Amino acid sequence: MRVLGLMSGTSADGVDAVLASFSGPPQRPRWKLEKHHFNPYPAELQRQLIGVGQGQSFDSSTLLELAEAVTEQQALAARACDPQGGAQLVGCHGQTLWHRPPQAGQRGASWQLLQGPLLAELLATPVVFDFRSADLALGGQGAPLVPPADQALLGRCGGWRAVLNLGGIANLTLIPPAQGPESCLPVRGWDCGPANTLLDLATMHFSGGQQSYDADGAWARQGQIDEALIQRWLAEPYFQSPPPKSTGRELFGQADLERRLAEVKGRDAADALATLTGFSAAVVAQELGHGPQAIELLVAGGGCRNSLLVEQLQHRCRGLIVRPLAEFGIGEAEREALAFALLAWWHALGHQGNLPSVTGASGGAVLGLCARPQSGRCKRTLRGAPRRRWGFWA
Ligand SMILES: Nc1ncnc2c1ncn2[C@@H]1O[C@H](COP(=O)(O)OP(=O)(O)OP(=O)(O)O)[C@@H](O)[C@H]1O
Ligand SMILES: CC(=O)N[C@H]1[C@@H]2OC[C@@H](O2)[C@@H](O)[C@@H]1O[C@H](C)C(=O)O
Repeated sequence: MRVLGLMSGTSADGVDAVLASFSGPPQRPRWKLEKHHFNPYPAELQRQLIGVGQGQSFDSSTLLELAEAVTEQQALAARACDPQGGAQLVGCHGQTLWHRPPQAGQRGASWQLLQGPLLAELLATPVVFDFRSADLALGGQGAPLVPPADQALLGRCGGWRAVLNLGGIANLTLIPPAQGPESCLPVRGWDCGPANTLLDLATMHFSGGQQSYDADGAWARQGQIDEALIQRWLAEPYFQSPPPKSTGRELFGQADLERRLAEVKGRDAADALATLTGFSAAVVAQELGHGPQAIELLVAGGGCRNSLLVEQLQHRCRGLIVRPLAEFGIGEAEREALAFALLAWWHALGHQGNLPSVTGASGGAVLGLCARPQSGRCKRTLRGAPRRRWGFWA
């Protein structure tokens, strides 16, 4: 089945679209990544989305407009990636506005902004969306959702394989070895903490809004890392708590950045950016200590383009082979969109998409809701897709 995956993440910089094909066993499919396209959000839309994620209040009318604008941006990315309309199905993450992990006996909740039925009509293709709700309803974190996709797409190796996302948030996947006593253990995964959220906000702050990120870490390279401060930050509750755990701008956003900047001695921009860069790498290194000892660390996400961040990772994760995920045919901007294409395919097959060993959910669930175009322009039925237990794909 040819599936289009659409992902727009914490940094709200735009939509990554991937056209892929899947066949074979869902837990270890044959797959081919055919095309990738990135569609940047208009600057004002990015500003508003980040504002909502920082807790700024917007009236209902504005939120409705944002939902429509996000949906239309997803459609633009989809059309640019798949101009021939070859996809039989679309998996769309939507844009996270707010994520509330489960806490103190309260279930979690998460809001991914999207008008699924509208996107289905715009693309004349069935769209699977709202992937997190089923896991949250079972008491899970609702995130991260990529770990089972990582195992399905990458397979296993001779030891524990770690996969790291360096997006706005850093999240890890740990895939058990192919053989040996630990091969029967489940896939692990959790959100480590800030990757680029604080760095981006700091860069915007120090550049007076002229720069949205520290390209290649060039500004941070001019500064000095305050190691003692990083060690103090690593003792904070989130980094001391065991998985399952998930996070976002809600914890590592503007207010958190301002607190941390106040602690940086001298408050020189380069020193602050250097310390925040070292901090993101130190968080990953410490979090890797929470799980089984990995033999390699495959890295994806926009942070791969920050050579200082990657160097800090290599330095602090000494002994680990740090490799770009691109060596496995998945570019750093393609991984999450490919994962959501796979999750949509799993939805079509009725295959469980979440892992309780990752999210802490009370059980497995088929993830997502499916909106089908009603205008009769639907390009095709899902020929070849197995009948769902509800006969849905008939
Ligand atoms: N050339 C570059 N140099 C340094 N950093 C970069 C560069 N290009 C992108 N980035 C960083 O990558 C980030 C975007 O990465 P990515 O798209 O993987 O994040 P995301 O998917 O939005 O976040 P998340 O995975 O947490 O949802 C930008 O916010 C920026 O900090
Ligand atoms: C609520 C939400 O959107 N969380 C994102 C965020 O960005 C990275 C990390 O935090 C991850 O947990 C998740 O996205 C990825 C795609 C996931 O669900 O695996």
